[in-house]
Amino acid sequence: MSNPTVRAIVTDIEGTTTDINFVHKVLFPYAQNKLPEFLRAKAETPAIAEQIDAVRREMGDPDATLEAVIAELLHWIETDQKVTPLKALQGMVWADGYLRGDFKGHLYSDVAPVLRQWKEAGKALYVYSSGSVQAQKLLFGYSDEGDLTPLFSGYFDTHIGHKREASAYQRIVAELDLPAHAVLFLSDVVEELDAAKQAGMQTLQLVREGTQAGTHHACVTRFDEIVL
Ligand SMILES: CSCCC(=O)C(=O)COP(=O)(O)O
Ligand SMILES: [Mg+2]
Repeated sequence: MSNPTVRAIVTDIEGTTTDINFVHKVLFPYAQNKLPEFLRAKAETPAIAEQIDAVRREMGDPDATLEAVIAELLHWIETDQKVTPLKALQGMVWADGYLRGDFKGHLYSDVAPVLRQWKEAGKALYVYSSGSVQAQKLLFGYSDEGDLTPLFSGYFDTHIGHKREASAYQRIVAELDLPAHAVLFLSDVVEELDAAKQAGMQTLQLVREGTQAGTHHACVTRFDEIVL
């Protein structure tokens, strides 16, 4: 695929730059183990109290006890729900893990070299993930390929909208201040690619081990198959 019309690339993380197993077998269990004590110890800290209140709003119960909030968060982790306050709290807990060296952000070996090439060629690079912006910066900042954060011009999470809704991609395009067709979205999830396409973006499906099979979107198995 050769496409010089692309001026910016927006990439998903899980299943696109990063093995799904790293997210589901390392990050999610880490949050599941650490979150209860983290919340009990820091529930009064303003930034954390704000997220606890946001969880109560999502639960529709402004008086929910801290233990009920913790139980709800653990249920959301088990069922992989992309709820914004859960994602914010996961990012805070993962920060400890990255800083302590408990794990590094996984990137497929084809990702970092190609991101560097695109950056050198003048393409603007962005991330859009359900993980919070903090979690995204941690994953790329403490990655097994070193600190890749200087490559990125910006990050988007569920504050801009949900990844299966075209309106989220319309807002991203507005923030990038580019025509939608000059922006390429990379993801392994067809529903996300459909939403980006609906917003006028170009799309490319990454078909990695354990991700969805190829569909009506153009598809590649590695970043180094993409020629821009
Ligand atoms: C930012 S790393 C953690 C990813 C995450 O929490 C998640 O839910 C995966 O979301 P994605 O949109 O990257 O599939
Ligand atoms: Mg994905």
